[in-house]
Amino acid sequence: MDLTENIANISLHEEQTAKKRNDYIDWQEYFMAVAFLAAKRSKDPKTQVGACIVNNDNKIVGIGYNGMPIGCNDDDFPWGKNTPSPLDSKYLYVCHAEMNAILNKNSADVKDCTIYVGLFPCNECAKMIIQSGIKKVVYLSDKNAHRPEYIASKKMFNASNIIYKQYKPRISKIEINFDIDWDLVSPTK
Ligand SMILES: Nc1ccn([C@H]2C[C@H](O)[C@@H](COP(=O)(O)O)O2)c(=O)n1
Ligand SMILES: [Zn+2]
Repeated sequence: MDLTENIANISLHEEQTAKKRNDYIDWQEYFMAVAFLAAKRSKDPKTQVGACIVNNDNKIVGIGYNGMPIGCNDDDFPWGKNTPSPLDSKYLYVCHAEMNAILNKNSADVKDCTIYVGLFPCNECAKMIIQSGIKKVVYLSDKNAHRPEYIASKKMFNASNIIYKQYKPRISKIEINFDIDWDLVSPTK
């Protein structure tokens, strides 16, 4: 067997025994990362929240992030927090990520689905989650837990048997790199 034949045989063997990669992200990481990617669309200068709704077949059926309602120009409506008049702060206007994800659904309904969201849902979103039939909430941060709106959310979730579970990341960062050299990843023949 000459050298060229030998090299060809080795690479054929490598192809035939190739194993699947094992550093892929799991479903939870994927759905929470989709929620975090959606949050990057938010114009809120202080807090960007994303939400991703998933059905029992692991299919994404809704995505949303916090933003102004359709028609309410996000250059004209306020983004401040602590203004003398509530009419001049964002709170009376902004649609929360969970609300947008539910309203943006691309399936007939979101019954029995799970919602992945960066921040624990407020009382208004909790009501929408319950009424829409979503059965599980996976959240990353509960930084507002002491506030009445969030205590109310938990009261309602408990009464309505909605499961809520904090997501504990296995990895702290998922990188998206558009600068891939595809020829290095899979050389063309
Ligand atoms: N579960 C949540 C909680 C909050 N948001 C939105 C609403 C505001 O745009 C922002 C919170 O503003 P902050 O008081 O932190 O300046 O986040 C949401 O979409 N979902
Ligand atoms: Zn909310």
